[in-house]
Amino acid sequence: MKKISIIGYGALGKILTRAVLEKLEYAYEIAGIYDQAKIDAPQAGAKPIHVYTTFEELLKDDADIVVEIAGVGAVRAYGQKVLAAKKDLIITSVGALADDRLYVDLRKAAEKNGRRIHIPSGAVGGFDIIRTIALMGGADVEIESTKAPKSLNGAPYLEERVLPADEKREIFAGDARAAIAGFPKNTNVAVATAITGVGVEKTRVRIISDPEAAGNTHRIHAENERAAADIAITSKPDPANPKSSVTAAWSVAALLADLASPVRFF
Ligand SMILES: NC(=O)C1=CN([C@@H]2O[C@H](COP(=O)(O)OP(=O)(O)OC[C@H]3O[C@@H](n4cnc5c(N)ncnc54)[C@H](OP(=O)(O)O)[C@@H]3O)[C@@H](O)[C@H]2O)C=CC1
Ligand SMILES: O=C([O-])CC(=O)C(=O)O
Repeated sequence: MKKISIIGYGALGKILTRAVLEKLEYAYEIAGIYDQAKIDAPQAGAKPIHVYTTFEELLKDDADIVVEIAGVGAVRAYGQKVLAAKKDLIITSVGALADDRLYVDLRKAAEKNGRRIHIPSGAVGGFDIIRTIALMGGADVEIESTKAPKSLNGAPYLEERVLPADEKREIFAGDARAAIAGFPKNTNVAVATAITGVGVEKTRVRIISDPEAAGNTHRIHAENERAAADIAITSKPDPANPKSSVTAAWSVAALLADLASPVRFF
């Protein structure tokens, strides 16, 4: 039985916690949860799950794996410390890795401490074929994300402008690094797609605001001279946070299932 600690108990952290309790109880125990906001401890059967009052308390606990499901700031603040404490790290706020320095430092910390960083597919997927096409060479990768205005409003890029509720429009086009700077709660998928493939500067990102959007839809196109892949994923936004797709939390549970299995899917 492996133990995990979870950083972040918002919309996605709650889904992940339930998924671990209900679907992965054969392989995982939740050692505790840390969140900077005040949270109520969820029940694991008859007993409440431990809530760490400080990040330092989480670090001292004996969990094998720490899941970050909080925000890009959490990766910056805690990533290296988790690895130095000899715990594996699952990162959902992949946007933090658009910072080359931080990405290199985290990789070095993982190597030095013999630990691994795992990147779940989050609200997208297809990292296997994107990696394959990128490794073959000459790859071109783009991602288009479509969300309802309410899932995008509040992003720093919009500078307090409110998106129209009656008009579909492209609101951003640029590379993955510019995307995460402007939309840190919407384009972790773009940075994940980028670092699994051709990098943050070469990955083109478009964001569409669509009042009619039934869910959050991400379309990825990857191609080189010998292969092409089109991947489209639509996921319901979480009612508690319409910026986030519920698949992002479930993808962490699916990754944990893979880590506990003798068979690895790539
Ligand atoms: N890889 C992917 O495909 C996706 C990744 N994500 C990532 O998942 C994150 C969580 O999403 P979601 O659950 O919907 O967000 P929520 O805002 O609902 O919840 C995040 C929780 O984490 C807390 N938190 C934020 N920063 C820190 C920190 N530095 N230390 C401790 N706690 C912190 C927040 O506290 P407070 O309210 O005080 O800020 C909040 O309680 C997103 O911010 C995004 O980065 C989301 C969707 C897709
Ligand atoms: O959940 C989504 O659809 C994508 C998202 O917010 C992100 O990548 O940050």
